[in-house]
Amino acid sequence: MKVTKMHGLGNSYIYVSEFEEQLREEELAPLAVAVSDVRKGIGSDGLILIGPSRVADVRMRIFNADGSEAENCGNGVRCVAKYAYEHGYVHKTHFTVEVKSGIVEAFVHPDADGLVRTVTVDMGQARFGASAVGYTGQDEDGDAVLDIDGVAYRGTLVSVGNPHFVSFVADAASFPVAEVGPRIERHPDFPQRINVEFVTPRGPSELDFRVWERGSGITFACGTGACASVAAGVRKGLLDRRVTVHLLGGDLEIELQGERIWMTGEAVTVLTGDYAWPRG
Ligand SMILES: N[C@H](CCC[C@H](N)C(=O)O)C(=O)O
Repeated sequence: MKVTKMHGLGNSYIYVSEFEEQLREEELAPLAVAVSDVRKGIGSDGLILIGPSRVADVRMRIFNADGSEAENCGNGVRCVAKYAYEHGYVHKTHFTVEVKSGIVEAFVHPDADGLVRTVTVDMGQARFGASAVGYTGQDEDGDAVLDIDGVAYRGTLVSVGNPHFVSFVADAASFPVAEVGPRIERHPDFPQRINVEFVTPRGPSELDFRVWERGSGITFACGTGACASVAAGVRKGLLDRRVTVHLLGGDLEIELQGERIWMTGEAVTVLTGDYAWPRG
């Protein structure tokens, strides 16, 4: 099976083109788990399919490392846009990508060699509150307060197509993400689970960012999480509308234009290869 490994700020996925490979629905979740395994597979945060769409120029489907399918993926959609342009699936620099939660608009910036290294995406509008993220508790003006072992964690509930719990903490860089993240991801009041961000504003236009992703755990970057965090910070009056988000894997430029969230960042190809997927 022809595969391509790409990443955005170290948030890597294994990409398979449905224009070139025929995949059965029942093999997608096990394939995502298999390719993500760094020892027996290739090593990534999950699997992304690039394919035809009836409602947009191309379609992206994203599966986390645990095989669960997500509604959107910011780093993923930038890499899908790069792949679609470089492989001639689209012949324009501004086009649409269908994701599970809707349609996003991508703008690729090809270099003189025709390769795309940076992509801008209009990720649409954030939605706030319990119903936006499937929280079964009572939110307080869009925030949830969870008791984890006697410690109260407050987070803003934000959907960017997929669900996020954005917690403003004293120092994101030293926060115990591996201990607290999974407890929130799998809290019983989030029956669909949730992505968990721990963020610290460094002035009005910079944000330190760490993430525990639903279905993948700690990743080097989360594009939808960065968008959700800036939207939450603007709503709380903590951030300006144009923010540089500092993630483990590098920086994303996020800008709220009206109610729409614009994200700009890298998209990098690591390798293309032939994956020995045992066709059942
Ligand atoms: N773990 C996420 C999907 C991947 C999002 C992230 N990698 C990004 O770049 O937005 C979820 O289950 O909603």
